[in-house]
Amino acid sequence: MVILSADDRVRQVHVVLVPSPSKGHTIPFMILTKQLVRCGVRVTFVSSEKHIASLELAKENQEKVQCGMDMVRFVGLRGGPAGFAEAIEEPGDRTMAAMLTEWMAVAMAKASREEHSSGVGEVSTLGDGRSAAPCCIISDMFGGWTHAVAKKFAIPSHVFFTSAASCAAMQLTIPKFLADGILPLPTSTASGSVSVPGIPPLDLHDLPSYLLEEESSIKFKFYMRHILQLSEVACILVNSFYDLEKSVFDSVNAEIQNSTLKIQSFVPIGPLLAVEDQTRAEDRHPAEIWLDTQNESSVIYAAFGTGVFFSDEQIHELAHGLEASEQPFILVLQLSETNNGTECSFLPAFEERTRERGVVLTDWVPQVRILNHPAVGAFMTHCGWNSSLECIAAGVPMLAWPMMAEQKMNCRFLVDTAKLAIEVPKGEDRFVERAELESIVRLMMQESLGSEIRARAKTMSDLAHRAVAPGGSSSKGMEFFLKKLITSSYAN
Ligand SMILES: O=c1ccn([C@@H]2O[C@H](COP(=O)(O)OP(=O)(O)O[C@H]3O[C@H](CO)[C@@H](O)[C@H](O)[C@H]3O)[C@@H](O)[C@H]2O)c(=O)[nH]1
Repeated sequence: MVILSADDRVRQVHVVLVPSPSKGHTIPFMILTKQLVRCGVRVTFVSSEKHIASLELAKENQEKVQCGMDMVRFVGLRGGPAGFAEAIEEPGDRTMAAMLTEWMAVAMAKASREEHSSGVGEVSTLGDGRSAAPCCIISDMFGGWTHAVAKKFAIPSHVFFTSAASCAAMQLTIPKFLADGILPLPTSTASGSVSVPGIPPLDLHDLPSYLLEEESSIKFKFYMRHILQLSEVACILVNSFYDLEKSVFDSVNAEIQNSTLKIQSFVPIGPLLAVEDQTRAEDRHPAEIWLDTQNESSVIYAAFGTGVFFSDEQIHELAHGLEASEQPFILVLQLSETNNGTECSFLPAFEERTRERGVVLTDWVPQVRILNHPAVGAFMTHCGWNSSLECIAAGVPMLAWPMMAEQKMNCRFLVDTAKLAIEVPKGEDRFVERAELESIVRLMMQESLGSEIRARAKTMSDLAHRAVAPGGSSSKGMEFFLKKLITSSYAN
């Protein structure tokens, strides 16, 4: 980790982070916040008011952010009743963009007043330091609406891409898909493959689900409008590392060099992982204590991020498939309000019956710690990018079961390119029967296949840790970006 010296006056560098209001995006943004703070950067973390409130909760439960949180200010913008995305789009007088613009105007004015009162050239004596003028906005891949705000204040707009570099490369290719008539999908049965720099041809139906919506749908219009602005930003920071997606980083950077792309830089800074200090014995999660009693690399950890809600019927098959595999397991489920049906009522009896061999959890779990427990032998995952990276860093093989968003793309990468996963076979309507789940678990735990993937996972884990160690590719990426921040803060 690079820490810039006081001479760089980095404490005056103030960045505004604007992630989309979902946990899958705010979790890596919180980790980025901590990294920036450790380097002496001030952060204003902006989201909808409702989301900031839930974030505080997540922080309490999971993050225990201690370091330098006085360098962070959380700003909750009061979105319309319909939520963040709708508030951004609604032409009402209180759009999120309007609110962010107002907030930025106040922050800029305050900074310039204090700069004046502290005398010419004495930028380092700014009031409480919090009012240093924002030198850039960093949003995520769906934050196109923030770029106009940055432009208004003549500061650069950057994106922290919370998914794979291959997904970023694909999003940068969307103008070509539109020009070639590939998107919007001409018909829902259209078939074929698309070309994305640095990855093998991708089946049309493995594109992110939000791109495959009908042209007239609000979702398609919303995502398209914001994604298309990705190519307008200065710098794209990617939560990935060079050795994981070499060919994508090389291809995109070649396009930047030959000016096919307008962006200035495409930089790996990952994997950004929630690193906790040594956990006190009394803070260990019951699942970790249970894992202590299991054999090394024997447990299947099945968890599906923050946005997957299975039907009762699918939960039934999943639980029984794990049981039938005769492998120890931890099953983490998000239960929705609709999981009160008759099927889910099997869970208490199921838990009782499998108590010796399995754990079923419906609350927040310390996933990174669980994945790093030596007893975990494989991760059944929906291929959310945070989970995928956490698993890669832990050196654990994956059973890939993509559900939505860009997860099918991630699955193709993990299974076909990186060969760190095997895919869960799906039946009609993407339903997975217990027999299929049982056999895929057995296949993974077989000596021959399992140990081959395990060896590759171990190698990639070493490379992931090297990337973020001093001198590693992602560490250098972060250093490069910090220098950019200092330059733009002086330009203010
Ligand atoms: O009990 C839990 C549940 C989740 N997590 C964490 O929550 C995050 C979940 O992120 P991810 O695995 O990426 O899944 P989603 O929440 O589904 O993430 C959304 O955002 C990702 C990043 O853009 C996309 O890759 C996904 O497709 C999208 O659904 C991970 O850090 C997990 O470790 C926990 O720590 N404990």
